[in-house]
Amino acid sequence: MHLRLDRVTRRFGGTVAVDELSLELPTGGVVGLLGTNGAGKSTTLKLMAGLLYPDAGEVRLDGAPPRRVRGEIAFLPERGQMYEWLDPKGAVGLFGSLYPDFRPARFLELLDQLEVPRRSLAQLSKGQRARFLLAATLARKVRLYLLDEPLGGVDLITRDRILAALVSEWREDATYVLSTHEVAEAEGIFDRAVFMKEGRVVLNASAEELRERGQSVAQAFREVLA
Ligand SMILES: Nc1ncnc2c1ncn2[C@@H]1O[C@H](COP(=O)(O)OP(=O)(O)OP(=O)(O)O)[C@@H](O)[C@H]1O
Repeated sequence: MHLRLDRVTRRFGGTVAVDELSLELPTGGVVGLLGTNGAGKSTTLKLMAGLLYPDAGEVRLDGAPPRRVRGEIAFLPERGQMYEWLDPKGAVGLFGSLYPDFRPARFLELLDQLEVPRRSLAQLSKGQRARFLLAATLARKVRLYLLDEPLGGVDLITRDRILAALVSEWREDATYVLSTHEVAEAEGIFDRAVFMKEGRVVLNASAEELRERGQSVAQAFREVLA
């Protein structure tokens, strides 16, 4: 899915969360949306998902507004509300009825891969819940995955498992955009890093371009966002 944001602005009261942001992402690859707290990453992901509307500017996915391609987008919110009673079997029923592209077998495999006990959300730890919802998101077969802080609040071992799950799920025809602060841990998987500061993109570089500059993503993060 080809993404284009053209001078997109989104305000909340007096706060400008996203400020005339322009960004173009070609189809395919894993894109890290990086920035410090409050940089506007979550707002940008929600604008891409069509969950928020811009006050000005345009978001286009394959040339169409997000709401027209909603069925092609899987969104993992940073703090998702979900039914507490939901267990893997219930999730298969619920997501299967909500999303025709939901793959039950893949969901159950991902739960095992991410070592999520087969219990209801109410009986899972915070990190396990996050992995349960990530598995449900990745089990959809869509062309755009928007993952808000999939590595947030999880331990190092879990982080590695999540990254491995992402890598195993990777498809050439799909674009993965994930926001994270965990730059150093995640950098091995990024094809592209987009650095945000104060609602704007301050650097958009492919992993190759960063390598040519002799920089790791973490070094660029410090340099650009310090
Ligand atoms: N619903 C809202 N109402 C008011 N202000 C908001 C709302 N959502 C975001 N903001 C503000 O917009 C700015 C950008 O927030 P956003 O959540 O997009 O940043 P972020 O980069 O995802 O931050 P973090 O890494 O801390 O999650 C912040 O100043 C935030 O306080």
